[in-house]
Amino acid sequence: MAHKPEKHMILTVFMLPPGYYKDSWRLPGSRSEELGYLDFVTDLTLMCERAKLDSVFFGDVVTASTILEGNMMTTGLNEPITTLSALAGRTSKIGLTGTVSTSFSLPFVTARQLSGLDSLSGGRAGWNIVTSWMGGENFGIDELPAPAERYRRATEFVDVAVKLWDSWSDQAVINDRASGWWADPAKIQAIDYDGEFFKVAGPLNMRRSPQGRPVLFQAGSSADGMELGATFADVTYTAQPRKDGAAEFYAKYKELVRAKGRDPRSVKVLPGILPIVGETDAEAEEIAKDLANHINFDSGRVQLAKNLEIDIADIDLDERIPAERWSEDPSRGSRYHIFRKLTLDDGLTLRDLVVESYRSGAHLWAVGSASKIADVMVDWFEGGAADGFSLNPPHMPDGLRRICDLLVPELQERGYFRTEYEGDTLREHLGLDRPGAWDTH
Ligand SMILES: Cc1cc2nc3c(=O)[nH]c(=O)nc-3n(C[C@H](O)[C@H](O)[C@H](O)COP(=O)(O)O)c2cc1C
Repeated sequence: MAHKPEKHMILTVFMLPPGYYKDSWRLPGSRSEELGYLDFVTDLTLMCERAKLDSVFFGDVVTASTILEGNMMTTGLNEPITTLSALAGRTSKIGLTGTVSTSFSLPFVTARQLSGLDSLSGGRAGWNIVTSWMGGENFGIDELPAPAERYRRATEFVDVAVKLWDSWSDQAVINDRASGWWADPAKIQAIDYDGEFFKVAGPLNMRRSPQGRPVLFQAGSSADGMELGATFADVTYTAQPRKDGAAEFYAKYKELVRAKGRDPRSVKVLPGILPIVGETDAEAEEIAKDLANHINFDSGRVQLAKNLEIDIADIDLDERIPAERWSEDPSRGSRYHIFRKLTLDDGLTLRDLVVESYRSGAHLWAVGSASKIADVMVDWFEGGAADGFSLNPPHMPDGLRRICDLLVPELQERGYFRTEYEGDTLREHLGLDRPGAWDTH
């Protein structure tokens, strides 16, 4: 008898309407003329909902610099909160997760926006907490603080937001026509927060939302990022190109969560995967070739140099970036160190690195039939490397269609994914408890 899995995977889609594989918007049929418009993202999101996926997830940047450099991967063309609010009215089950940076917003504003999204969507909101590495020029910040300070601010930011969401008891709304009190002031508590970065009296001026709080996602894999995630996050995204590294991260992360006094099973670890899915292995290889043929190595070199902050103008595409140009400084971030390792330990050339960063951006990638890719996912899932995956569609809309119509049914058939939604809220999809408010702590 075939092995019957005990639980199913969590699957979210990294919603990049131009496609994850950077220049894939140039492919025929990409609907790139509609980038930034609602009908296109609605169609993509409905495709995910039909496949019963847990959530769509919108990344964000708050600068036009990527577009001006011809890099269409993460553009900010869909501002997450407005886009997800519109999608709340066009969908009914799928989770709606969006990125808001703790370096540029304020906790009271963010807490209100996400509480509103959670209420408008009937309990489907998620927040991807990021600290951002660019965009300061639009907020009067000449130079962004070092990562450690950004994470200190992020920690305080999330702490304030959580306290604001919890400032209304679930019993606060009494709607008492006779007495003339809609809300019971005794059930709504100020937070009186006075920290290093924020001073917020509270309480929130919105009723407690269906999930109590939105589901909290975070995506930093540095020590500070993991600390933030282990303290607050329900879900962590991580870029892991190999199973052994992913399993190591998974174990370390769950241990950190346990050390915080939280149940490790209540925190989900989702590595990214870029699946290039074909009806057959051969067709998938053809698609992969087609995608690679769109890579512009000139702009790729410039972008890689900028991302890594290494001068590589003089290096031949078929040579390696020399060891002395890399830094061991851990504050350079986890992605930097993945690329450093790929060069120094695995011998990748500059050309290989450009392809690597264009194709999957340090995430796992797989090319083949649904069955072949499902094998990889199941191997990671059963092997203690993942609770599920952040799916990065290589091209839109066809790459997503292939994920939804070929890969997901394969996982469903094997019992690794749901065939119907069992709950209504994102927390229910993820198997997470609804947190209590201040009067239950
Ligand atoms: C799947 C994934 C999605 C991310 N999305 C965003 C995003 O939309 N906006 C952003 O500013 N950073 C984003 N990041 C970056 C992380 O939030 C974080 O800043 C980065 O991983 C560096 O932090 P670290 O050094 O702690 O790993 C993302 C990272 C991952 C792995």
